[in-house]
Amino acid sequence: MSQTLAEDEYNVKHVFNTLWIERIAKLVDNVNAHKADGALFVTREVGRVFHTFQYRTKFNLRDDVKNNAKARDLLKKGDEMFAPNVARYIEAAKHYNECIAFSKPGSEERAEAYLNRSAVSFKLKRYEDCLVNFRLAHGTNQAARIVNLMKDRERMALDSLAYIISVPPNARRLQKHMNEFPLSSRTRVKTALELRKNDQFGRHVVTNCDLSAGQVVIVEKPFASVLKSYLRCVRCAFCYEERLFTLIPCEGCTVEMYCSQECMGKAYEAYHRYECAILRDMHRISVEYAWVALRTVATAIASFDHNLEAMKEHIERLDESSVNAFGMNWQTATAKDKYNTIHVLSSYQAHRKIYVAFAAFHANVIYHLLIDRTELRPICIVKPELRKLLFDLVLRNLKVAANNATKQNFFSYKVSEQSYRSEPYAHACFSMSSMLNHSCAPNVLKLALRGGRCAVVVLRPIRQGEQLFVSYGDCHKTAPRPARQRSMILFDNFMCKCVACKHNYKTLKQSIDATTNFENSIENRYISHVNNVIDSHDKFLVVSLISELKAYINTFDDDYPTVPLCLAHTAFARAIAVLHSFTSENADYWAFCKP
Ligand SMILES: C[S@@+](CC[C@H](N)C(=O)[O-])C[C@H]1O[C@@H](n2cnc3c(N)ncnc32)[C@H](O)[C@@H]1O
Repeated sequence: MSQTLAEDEYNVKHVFNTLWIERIAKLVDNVNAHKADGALFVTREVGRVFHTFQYRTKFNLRDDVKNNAKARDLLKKGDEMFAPNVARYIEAAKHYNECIAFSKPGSEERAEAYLNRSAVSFKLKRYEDCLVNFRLAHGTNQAARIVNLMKDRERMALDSLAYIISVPPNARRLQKHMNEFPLSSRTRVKTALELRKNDQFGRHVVTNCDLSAGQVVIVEKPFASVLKSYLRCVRCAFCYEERLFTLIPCEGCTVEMYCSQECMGKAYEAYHRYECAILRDMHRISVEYAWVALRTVATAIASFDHNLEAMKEHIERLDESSVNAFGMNWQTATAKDKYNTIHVLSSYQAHRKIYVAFAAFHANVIYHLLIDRTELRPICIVKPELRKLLFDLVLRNLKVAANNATKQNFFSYKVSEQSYRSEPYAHACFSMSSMLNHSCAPNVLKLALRGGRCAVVVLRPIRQGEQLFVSYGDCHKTAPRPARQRSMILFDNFMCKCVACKHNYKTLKQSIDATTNFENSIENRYISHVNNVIDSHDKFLVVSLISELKAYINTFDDDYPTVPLCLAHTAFARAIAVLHSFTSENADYWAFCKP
């Protein structure tokens, strides 16, 4: 799509870099940012510089207002994609959605976009969606103008709908199984997992009973999560359901779209009232983990019934060392208790002054957007202590998000590759799974589920008293030790001493190269078959494959890291993701579209 939210020339990093070279670096020349007072000094100096910095002009900040002229352009773009010789209906629907988000309520542009989206739905044989769009078009003031056209197409959609074959019952059963992730109760987590602390790992998670591959030890909802920008016109911004053909817009901004009035209302209550006026600028100039930080702050304020004074008092009295997401009763936990578990997450420990300064600069941008444009302004203007609270919250949660926010993936069908690809759909911050430390030979997998939740699934048997480890990115199968350790130091600021680093486990390629005639082995033939099944995304076949792989991994774990076991782990992780993560419906659309 040509309409993007990121406009690089106003990117917060670029603007900061210039300011750092021209002004900030000199001011903090002799400061040691490793020390707390040094970091505080850098933060204060950045605040002072920001005070005289024309941030509104430098970032070209502007109010987010509905714009029918822009909506008209987007409508035209949609029509170009819809033309019979082009027939790129998915692109067309996205442009119509963008048009709907920009259009004023009741405008001609909005009515036409709904109507055209009904035509796209009709082409893709999505007759129910087609009718939904008629209802939405009816709701605009333009209904009288388009009523005849609507009547004809509505009748055709209703006729076609009558012929739709229902989903076979066994498919429905599997769908149910996939949505209700098994073994996922919080009771299980409470009894099996404990949070401990030591010098080497800081806080870490151990199991108090033996666990075997395939067990699900955590299922949790994120405290804050943000949909990827490129999916704004495809999925509901609140529940994340794919609703390409029926999204409705937030009337306050041009960014968020929802599947229903209900989701719109819930989002507004939970956080959006503090984001609505600033989200488009945030998307334009800032980065994704900062959107998570903003949403965390907004959700936290809402959790305190929008009472900043009460929030301040609560945070001042909070004994951070006593907060434990694993000891908490999540059934009875209040919204404030839930925020506590995010407030105490580890924050990004910048090892260079420039990073400390950048975090402070970024926090200033978000803080000023909130003060300038939201309902926080009146109370913060008169109370300096609440301004400080707000700034500290933004800065803290920026660092927490930088260290803990993770990508949530789903499978999208790529017509050019004729296969599914795993791609991120959201960025999210979780309480419990953020306590998992890294290993290059992980024994658990963090898996994104539908609707934004995540599950932690056991990959290898774990004995009572052992620590659970996830991989933060690099794993011994794909990267050699020096490369892994370099990236851990660079991005996560610690030296990895996991079992794979200690024993210098080979990469999978190195192990295969060292195996005689692996190419013609039974193991290789079996794993090729396994990979073909997984690639097919046939969930019925994948279910039985998972049982086979699980049994193999649980029986032969002592042999790790042999080639067959490493291959089995990789396949197992992929198979679980295929079964339980969300797979886009987009594969179905291509039968009707030109690629
Ligand atoms: C997401 S947190 C994990 C929980 C963390 N240990 C805590 O106390 O909050 C990530 C941080 O944990 C620490 N960490 C993670 N894996 C580690 C490992 N294998 N060895 C040492 N420290 C680790 C690093 O400080 C890293 O920045």
